[in-house]
Amino acid sequence: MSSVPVLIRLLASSVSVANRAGKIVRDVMSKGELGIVEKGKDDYQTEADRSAQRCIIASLSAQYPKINIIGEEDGNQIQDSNEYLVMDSDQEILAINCPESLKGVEEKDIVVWVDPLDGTAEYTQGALMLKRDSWEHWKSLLSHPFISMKWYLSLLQSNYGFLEHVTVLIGISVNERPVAGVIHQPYYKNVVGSDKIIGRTIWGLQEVGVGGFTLAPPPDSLVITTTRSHSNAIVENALQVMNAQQILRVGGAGYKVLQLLEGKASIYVFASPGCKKWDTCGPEAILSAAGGKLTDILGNHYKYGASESRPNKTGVLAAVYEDLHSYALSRIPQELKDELAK
Ligand SMILES: Nc1ncnc2c1ncn2[C@@H]1O[C@H](COP(=O)(O)O)[C@@H](O)[C@H]1OP(=O)(O)O
Ligand SMILES: [Mg+2]
Repeated sequence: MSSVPVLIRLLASSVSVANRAGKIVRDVMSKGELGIVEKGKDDYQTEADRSAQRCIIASLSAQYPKINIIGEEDGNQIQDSNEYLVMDSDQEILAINCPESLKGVEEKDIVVWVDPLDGTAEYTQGALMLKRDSWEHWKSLLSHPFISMKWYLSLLQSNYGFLEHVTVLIGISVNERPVAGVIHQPYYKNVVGSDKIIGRTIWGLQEVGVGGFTLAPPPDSLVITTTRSHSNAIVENALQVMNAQQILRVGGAGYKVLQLLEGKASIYVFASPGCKKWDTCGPEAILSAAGGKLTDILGNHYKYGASESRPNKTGVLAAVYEDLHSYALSRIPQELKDELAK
């Protein structure tokens, strides 16, 4: 076991702990007590964010004490977390042949960025689906002050509301660059044979590739994916200049990168400072392991060293092909870049 390089062991542990975190996210939702705290404007935290982060940080730091692990939520108290300790490792990942360039990496060289629940807005809105079998519930939603008729109809039509947009993100960086990552989707519905399976885990490793899903080429027409809950005038401006056939507004950085990886969208554009390092580290690692590219709106890579500031101040621009990324970059007007870089 100890002959397996630390980076491979860490990725294998991250896959296992992300699965457990996903179960925590589902359990909090089904108990129905979300414990919502408002951290800032359009920025919420729930009991699921807190418990899933405790589980991930406690489990990884118990096994890799010298790794610097940074989570989205404050207060990484790891006492009282024994019930959450996950010491399993994904066997498929453990069997991977470590790339030469990563064999010598030590714990002290690694920074891990954890977003225990990406798409918190979609998670809290998903709570509206809890009592979906009750006609009284749907009737009461009709008079809800924040629910438009369009949204109401889209909720009625879907099984899970926006819960599929929710992900657990773990990003592993070395020398400031993301080299491996995990995106777990707690509400993904999968049928294997006659069994219904909820949840799936996607991973990526530099020079090795990706797993947990089927990589697909981008759509034939230009489809842009972007925020559905954090838009503003600059974000909309950056979308207009792309000349896209369709705009896919979905929640979470992890879910948007999944849209690119599964051929549902061509480019991810978000010209706003709202995303943080934990939103992009894991997704960027997986996207680049698949041959794609994630940068800011100016075309620069973010750095993931422990002392880097948390916000991705200059936005996100990503695509699964380099030429699509270059196209998107060439469409962004200089004034917009200057505005974000201010
Ligand atoms: N204005 C913002 N305030 C707080 N978080 C934001 C903001 N914009 C983006 N984010 C974070 O980036 C992720 C992707 O953004 P979006 O869904 O709007 O495209 C969100 O899920 C959210 O992470 P989180 O849900 O973990 O708080
Ligand atoms: Mg997030």
